Amino acid sequence: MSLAEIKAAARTAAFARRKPLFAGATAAQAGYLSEVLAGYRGVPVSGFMPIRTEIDPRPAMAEAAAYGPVGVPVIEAAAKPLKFARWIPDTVMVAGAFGAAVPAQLELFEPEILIVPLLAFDRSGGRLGYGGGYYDRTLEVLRAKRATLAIGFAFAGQEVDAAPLELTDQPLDLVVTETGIIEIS
Ligand SMILES: Nc1nc2c(c(=O)[nH]1)N(C=O)[C@@H](CNc1ccc(C(=O)N[C@@H](CCC(=O)O)C(=O)O)cc1)CN2
Ligand SMILES: Nc1ncnc2c1ncn2[C@@H]1O[C@H](COP(=O)(O)OP(=O)(O)OP(=O)(O)O)[C@@H](O)[C@H]1O
Repeated sequence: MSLAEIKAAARTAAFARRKPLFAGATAAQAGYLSEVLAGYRGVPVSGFMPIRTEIDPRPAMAEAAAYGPVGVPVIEAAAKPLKFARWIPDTVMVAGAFGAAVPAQLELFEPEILIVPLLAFDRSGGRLGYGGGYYDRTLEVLRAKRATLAIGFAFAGQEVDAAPLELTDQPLDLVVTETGIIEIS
């Protein structure tokens, strides 16, 4: 099997594993994410508008927005790094690429912390996304400029032994789930 085929199979399996976790989702599941972000008050942070069966980071984003800049990813073009637009709970949103909502008016900024959505993660910071490579390209650019913290946010049940990795994959620095905080070894 080629790496592309291995990744495709891992994605199919990860979607199936995530679905029942989402069915039991509650707002309290962002509690540990709030706790982590409380240690970085005022540092610009990107969250995300959940799509499909992703865990919802918005309660933690709303709290962080009271202290500093918070934003969401915006796809500028295929195969290009993401841009980030400021978000507060009252922001008027419109449909963006792939169904993820984006602010109607884009006020771009550069986050130093990225809350990263994912299909599967492992304890070494490996991550499997939807396959666009958007977060990998984005983290590569941001990390070339300054220290940038990538925090995976997922249901605990999305953990795998080892996510299939390629050279361009950017590692997560920390993974936060609804049951705790996973330091990357
Ligand atoms: N909530 C959220 N927002 C996000 C992301 C994300 O993963 N989650 N992204 C993270 O990158 C970007 C959106 N990228 C995405 C890329 C692909 C698919 C997707 O569903 N792809 C199809 C396959 C498309 C194809 O065949 O080319 C699929 O998986 O079925 C979704 C989002 C920016 N915003
Ligand atoms: N920095 C990069 N430069 C060029 N190509 C890249 C880069 N990062 C990733 N890619 C390419 O993008 C494609 C998708 O990457 P990958 O499978 O890692 O996506 P993903 O991390 O699952 O998706 P996403 O980050 O959008 O959630 C791959 O072909 C990969 O080689």
